[in-house]
Amino acid sequence: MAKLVLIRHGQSEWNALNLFNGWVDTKLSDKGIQQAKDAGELLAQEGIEFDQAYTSVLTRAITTLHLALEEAGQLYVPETKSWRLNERHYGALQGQNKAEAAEKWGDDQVHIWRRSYDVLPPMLDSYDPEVTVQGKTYPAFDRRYADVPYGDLPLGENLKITLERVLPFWYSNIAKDLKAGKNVVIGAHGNSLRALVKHLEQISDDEILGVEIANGQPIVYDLDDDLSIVSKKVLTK
Ligand SMILES: O=C(O)[C@@H](CO)OP(=O)(O)O
Repeated sequence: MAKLVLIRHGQSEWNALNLFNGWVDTKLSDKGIQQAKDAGELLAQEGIEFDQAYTSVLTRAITTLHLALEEAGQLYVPETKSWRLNERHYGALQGQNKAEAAEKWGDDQVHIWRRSYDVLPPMLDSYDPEVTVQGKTYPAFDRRYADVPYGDLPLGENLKITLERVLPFWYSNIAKDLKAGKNVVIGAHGNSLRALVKHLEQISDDEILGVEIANGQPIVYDLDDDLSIVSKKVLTK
């Protein structure tokens, strides 16, 4: 039996401004920093001891993981970062205001883009390094992605594609640790975690529309040896 804890990052500066984040590397807001520390306090109260941590290559998830582990007195836990745990890439929606997008395209269309399983958002045209989103360049040329095969870098993703790029890392690293009895914590994002939760809980393509992951509220699973769920709880303050 092993524990798996999923933590969505605390509120980001762009969450606070109601902008689509995606792969744009936004920081935590002050509220997000507090949410991350609160998550660590909740983990300490549960008395969970981790053997391995995973996170994305985006600052808001990394910072959240570190603040939570520090609060729980476990900043020493070995950690691996992967782009495969990044937020889903929101294509041409990145940097746009969610309310303004709903006014422009309608609530239903924007909800489908945000929560459906297999509908793609409007995609970026190219990896053009000159294209910026609110002053931040598209990350294809960012050195943190230097080891990612060029064709694997997205121009936009739905949840299905997000799950398809999360799963290879799940099987190669995370599932192996869990099967070896290690307690694992993952600091990641609303949609990369929705993808993982869909897989773990075998949620249907339709039902996943209604699943939301809150900022900074750890989801704690007890998993048996074949990674079936024995119990699940969400920790809140
Ligand atoms: O902006 C984003 O990248 C995500 C998560 O913050 O937004 P949404 O909740 O709309 O999927």
